[in-house]
Amino acid sequence: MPKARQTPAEQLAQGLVALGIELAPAAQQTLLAYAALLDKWNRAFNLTALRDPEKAVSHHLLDSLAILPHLLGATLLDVGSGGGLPGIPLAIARPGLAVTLLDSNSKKTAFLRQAAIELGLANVSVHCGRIEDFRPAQPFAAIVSRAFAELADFVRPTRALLAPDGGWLAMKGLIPHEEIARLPEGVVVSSVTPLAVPGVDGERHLLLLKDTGATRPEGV
Ligand SMILES: C[S@@+](CC[C@H](N)C(=O)[O-])C[C@H]1O[C@@H](n2cnc3c(N)ncnc32)[C@H](O)[C@@H]1O
Repeated sequence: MPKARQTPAEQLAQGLVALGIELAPAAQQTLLAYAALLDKWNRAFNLTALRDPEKAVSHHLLDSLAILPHLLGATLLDVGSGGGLPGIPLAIARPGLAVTLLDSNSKKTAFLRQAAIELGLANVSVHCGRIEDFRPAQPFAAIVSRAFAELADFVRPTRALLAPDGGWLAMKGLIPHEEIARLPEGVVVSSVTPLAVPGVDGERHLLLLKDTGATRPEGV
């Protein structure tokens, strides 16, 4: 007999077990409600390139949650958040984490604001604007991006926004050796963690980058 297709709830629950992440049933329900909202608004607003709702659990929810064990500190900035990835799943899983979602596209930030209200996410704030122009009152313990830009273009405009002991979390496919070689002086790769995301083929890596504070001496 052919195997019955898993429901999104089953797929999420099994994926979380595989990732070693424990989440209360209410948080799992909120994650699925977010995926449904994303699917509904995607038709009108082009929020993500991924149009297959069957892949939303693996490629959006689990892919975002895979970095949960690697978060630093109590504040997180998600740069180029688009439809809220990875920021919204992380905010749902960690209600004590203050998450700022930033994107320059006002249709996307309208969706993000609506989603935060509908899902009751009190720990999420949304900023519409280019990262280059963002001047927050406080620096962030962690700054994350997925599918935003090459590493140098991620760290340069966010360098002044990172707390002294903070770190950048760059979600990548293959290890981007050429991008690493182009990192600005003083920014170093502190660790590279391979991530096995259930239901996602192909390699995924999380890079943790740190600012050593060292700058190239003048004239060199
Ligand atoms: C390919 S999408 C990735 C969205 C999401 N992180 C994901 O993984 O699905 C890149 C996003 O970056 C935003 N973006 C591009 N340049 C930006 C900038 N300079 N400042 C802020 N957002 C920017 C775009 O509007 C877009 O939503």
